[in-house]
Amino acid sequence: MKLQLALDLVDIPGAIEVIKEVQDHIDIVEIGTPVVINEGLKAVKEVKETFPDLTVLADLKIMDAAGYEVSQASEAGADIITILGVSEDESIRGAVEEAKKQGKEILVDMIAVKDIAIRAKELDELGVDYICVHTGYDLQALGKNSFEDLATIKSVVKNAKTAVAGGIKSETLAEVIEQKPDLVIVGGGITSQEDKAATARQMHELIKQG
Ligand SMILES: O=C([C@H](O)CO)[C@H](O)[C@H](O)COP(=O)(O)O
Repeated sequence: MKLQLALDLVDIPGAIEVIKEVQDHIDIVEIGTPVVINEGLKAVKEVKETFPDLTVLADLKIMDAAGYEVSQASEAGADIITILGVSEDESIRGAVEEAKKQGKEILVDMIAVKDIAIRAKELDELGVDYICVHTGYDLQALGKNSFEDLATIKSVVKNAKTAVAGGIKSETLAEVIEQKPDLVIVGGGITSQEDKAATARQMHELIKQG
């Protein structure tokens, strides 16, 4: 099980500052969708150049023109690139094919997918690397989480790694770990804390034991 830190509400210097604090306690750093929207793939490039040994995920949430977008993110230095589970199968195939060509990985974000079990099974057969259940900010605000959806994908996915994201905090981490996803994604649960390094360290230790 691995820990991914999601950086969403920062600019490039802010991202670099947070990563310096927590780099020893995370496995993957995510350049979040809002950062890519604000700064472009330059954010991915600068983070990878500054931390060449860290695995960098570009949360592009691709929907179309997938092969091209994966190629651009790969060129910027991303190791893992995200696409939406609601995308056409043709787009998923394009993303997987390009990622394989570039030696990168594809994480599918299941946000807004209505039938998680059916789509997860299809995506698994399409050869994606990760399937991630995700409660986005807008549903987190309504008190929702993805813990049940995690159990659903764990029961149908045979090849892909499983991941979970959306509002995970120190207090809810044990519940997540119990289900043994391959990847736990935490944003605000770390970045909103005064001592980010200590929080990331504690979470990482629990995840490694899990
Ligand atoms: O993907 C995310 C969200 O849609 C904004 O782009 C976040 O990175 C993801 O939800 C993890 O962040 P937290 O919910 O703050 O843990």
